[in-house]
Parts: sequence; C-alpha cells; structure tokens
Amino acid sequence: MTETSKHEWDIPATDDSPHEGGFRADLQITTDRGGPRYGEMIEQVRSFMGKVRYASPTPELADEVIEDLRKLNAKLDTMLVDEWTTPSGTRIDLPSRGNITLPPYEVKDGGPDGVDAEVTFEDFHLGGNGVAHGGHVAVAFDDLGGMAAALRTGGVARTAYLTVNYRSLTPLNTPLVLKTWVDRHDGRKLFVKGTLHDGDRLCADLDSLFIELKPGQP
Ligand SMILES: CCCCCCCC(=O)SCCNC(=O)CCNC(=O)[C@H](O)C(C)(C)COP(=O)(O)OP(=O)(O)OC[C@H]1O[C@@H](n2cnc3c(N)ncnc32)[C@H](O)[C@@H]1OP(=O)(O)O
Repeated sequence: MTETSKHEWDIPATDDSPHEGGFRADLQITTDRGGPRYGEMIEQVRSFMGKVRYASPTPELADEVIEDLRKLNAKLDTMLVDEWTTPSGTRIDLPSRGNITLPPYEVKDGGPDGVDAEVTFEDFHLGGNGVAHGGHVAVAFDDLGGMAAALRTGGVARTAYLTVNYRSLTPLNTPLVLKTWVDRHDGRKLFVKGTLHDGDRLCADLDSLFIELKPGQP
C-alpha cells in the first residue's frame, strides 16, 4: 500500500467494526464505496482478464499493453486502502459484491434457509475444452456456502472442508443456478450442501463444513 485515498465514498473502518475472524465482523454493506462507476470498472477488468486468457499478441502489441498496464497500475497505486476499507466485497449492488476474485454471481434469494444465486463462469474461468476450471467452481461454492452459513447464524463462519463433486461439464458464458443451504447445524458446525445446475443438468454438488467463529477468534 502506498497512500490512502480520501474521498467521500472512501468510508474508513472504525473501532465499532472489529475484524473478528479475519473478516469484517460487522460487514459494512454499502453501495457507496468506490463511487458510482466502480461496477463498470470491475466489468472492464473482468473483460480484460477474459481476453488475456485467449489473446496471442504480437510482440509489438504486448509492448503496448505492458505500457498501458504500467500506467493503470501506477494510477491505482495512488488509491490503495486496506482490506477493511476496500469496496471489494461490500458492494451488494454489484455481481459478487464487487469482488473480482470471485466468478460473477447475482443472489436471487438469500436467508436462513439458504442462498439461490445465478453464476456465470466467463472466458477467464476456462479450464480446458471450453468449460470451466474446477477450481473456479469450488470458489463459487465456497463463497456462497459461506454466505448460507452466515445468513443462518448472523455471524462469521470459516470453511473447515469443502468437497466438490463434479458431475458433468460446467459451461462458460451461461447463466447457471447455484444453490447452497445449511443441511445440519450442530453447535458451531454448519454442514452446508449445494448444487450447480445448467438448466436441468447437474454440473456439480457441494458437501462442506463451516465453523462459526467465536467472538474475537483470529
Ligand atoms: C458472505 C461471505 C462468505 C465468505 C466465505 C469464505 C470462507 C472461506 O473461504 S474461509 C478460508 C478458508 N478456511 C480456512 O482458512 C480455515 C482454516 N482453519 C481454521 O481457521 C480452523 O481450523 C477452524 C476455524 C475451521 C476450526 O478451528 P476452531 O475454531 O479452533 O474449532 P475446533 O475446535 O478445531 O473445531 C470445532 C468443531 O469442528 C470440527 N472440525 C473442525 N475442522 C474440521 C474438519 N476439517 N473436518 C471435520 N470436522 C472439523 C472439530 O472436530 C470440532 O468438532 P466438535 O465440536 O464436535 O469437537
């Protein structure tokens, strides 16, 4: 981190939002941080990452892209904030709460009974043979499984294990239905199940354990 930015949408973390469990204990959900075009910026980055996956630039074009990227990185270097202050992960108005490390998903319904989301794996998420990389499928299950656990307890939970069964190929650039729910809740242990469907076809399913963190647990 080089410098901390100071803008009206740069809402700092406070003592009232302790970072219990390595996550924001009180997730400061906002649609303000990052400004009104933050989502568009994320979309451009996503689109760029997808093109990089398929691009075969000439040496000249690679030179140009490197130069452009250097400039962009230098611009963002002047705007870096800490993990607790970044808009990434808090922008509930954006796909995957504005977190570019996650495949883009939209939560259609969510509560103590589970989460119903639409996820689209894009060109960037290519594994091979035109379909999604299994690791990206696991990332989607981890985040949305964690969300089901959090919505059940109202607290923060961390993944203890995550088993993904890959039942059939997961297509790219296709809206898929991903559901997660707490199958069993035993003290701090939340056994979370999930499914990923392309229409009627089951692509993958989830069997996982999330542990609710104790207050102040690092
Ligand atoms: C909305 C946003 C959602 C985002 C979700 C993203 C979630 C993530 O990716 S989290 C990151 C990945 N996970 C991690 O890094 C976890 C690393 N591990 C840990 O921090 C700890 O091991 C942790 C917290 C899971 C459990 O430790 P601790 O709190 O000390 O609990 P501990 O007493 O060991 O275990 C509690 C119970 O769970 C059981 N348990 C713990 N781990 C496992 C496991 N892997 N398999 C089976 N049982 C387990 C224990 O046996 C114990 O059972 P019981 O109460 O019946 O004796």
